[in-house]
Amino acid sequence: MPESIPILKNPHLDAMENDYLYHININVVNSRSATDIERRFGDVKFVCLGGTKNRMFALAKYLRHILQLDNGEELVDISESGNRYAVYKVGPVLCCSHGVGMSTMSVLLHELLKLVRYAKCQDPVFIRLGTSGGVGVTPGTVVISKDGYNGYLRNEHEVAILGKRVVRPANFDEKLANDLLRHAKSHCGYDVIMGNTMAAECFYEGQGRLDGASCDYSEADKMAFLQQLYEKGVRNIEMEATMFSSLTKHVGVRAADVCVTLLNRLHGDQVNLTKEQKEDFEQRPFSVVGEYIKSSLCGN
Ligand SMILES: O=P(O)(O)O[C@H]1O[C@H](CO)[C@@H](O)[C@H]1O
Ligand SMILES: O=c1cc[nH]c(=O)[nH]1
Repeated sequence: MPESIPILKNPHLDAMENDYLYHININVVNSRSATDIERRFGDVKFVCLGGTKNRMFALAKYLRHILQLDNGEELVDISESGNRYAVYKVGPVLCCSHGVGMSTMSVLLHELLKLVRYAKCQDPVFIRLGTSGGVGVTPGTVVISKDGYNGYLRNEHEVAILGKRVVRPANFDEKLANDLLRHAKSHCGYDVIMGNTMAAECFYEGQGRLDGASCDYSEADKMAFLQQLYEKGVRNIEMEATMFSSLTKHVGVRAADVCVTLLNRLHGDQVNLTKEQKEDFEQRPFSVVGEYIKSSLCGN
């Protein structure tokens, strides 16, 4: 398949002289030619995303090591002055923190998608490396998402635009997900599976937990809900998959969601891991995605 530059889906961008990517504090001057942005970011092939700044810093360090790009220099957060998100660049990979949930991630995603367009990146791939609650799987299992399900158990993302309900399909790129899984199976010593992912608007009631500040349902209601999820092929619950898959699909950019499960929600609600277990679990998506990136860059 020939590589292509992301066009996105907004005709108004063509009419803009400059575009200030406010939350990542990157000023795109003369956005139609944007030679400075092209020079700085034109080599980007992978945009990795995850909730926290520390995890994305650790990912950047890890990638620098396995891609043999460690030149001894300090890793710099390009967007530190934006005071919102962290963005690290390691050769052809950006590692960006997005915070908790769809609304914070969508702001970053819009700006990063525009960045790769202005920089004329060739067929960039967006991958989220996250944590999640498992549904009927052993904690530590890594789930590569097939389809996203919203809180109404529908395979779509709903967003209010100009006072109207706009519904978009929430599917990840099938080939990318299969390639990630195939690579993972050849080198990972833990379970990596493909499954559907529910994205909730809330960590507590939205995920059917019994331990939030409010809860008006019974344990039996919760278990029935989780059972319904399981029957739809949902193997993990997090808070971004539907927005992430639907926006990237809508603008024609390939994306994947690779999340480790911190607990099995059929057995409880609280995340009770030691620091070491959490670090070990968080490392797993790094290795799944890192090895995939390494092999893609080597042309395999
Ligand atoms: O581990 P990260 O990437 O932060 O993602 C998961 O963790 C957060 C909730 O604790 C949500 O954002 C959820 O999607
Ligand atoms: O249960 C969990 C664990 C991590 N992140 C979530 O959104 N849910």
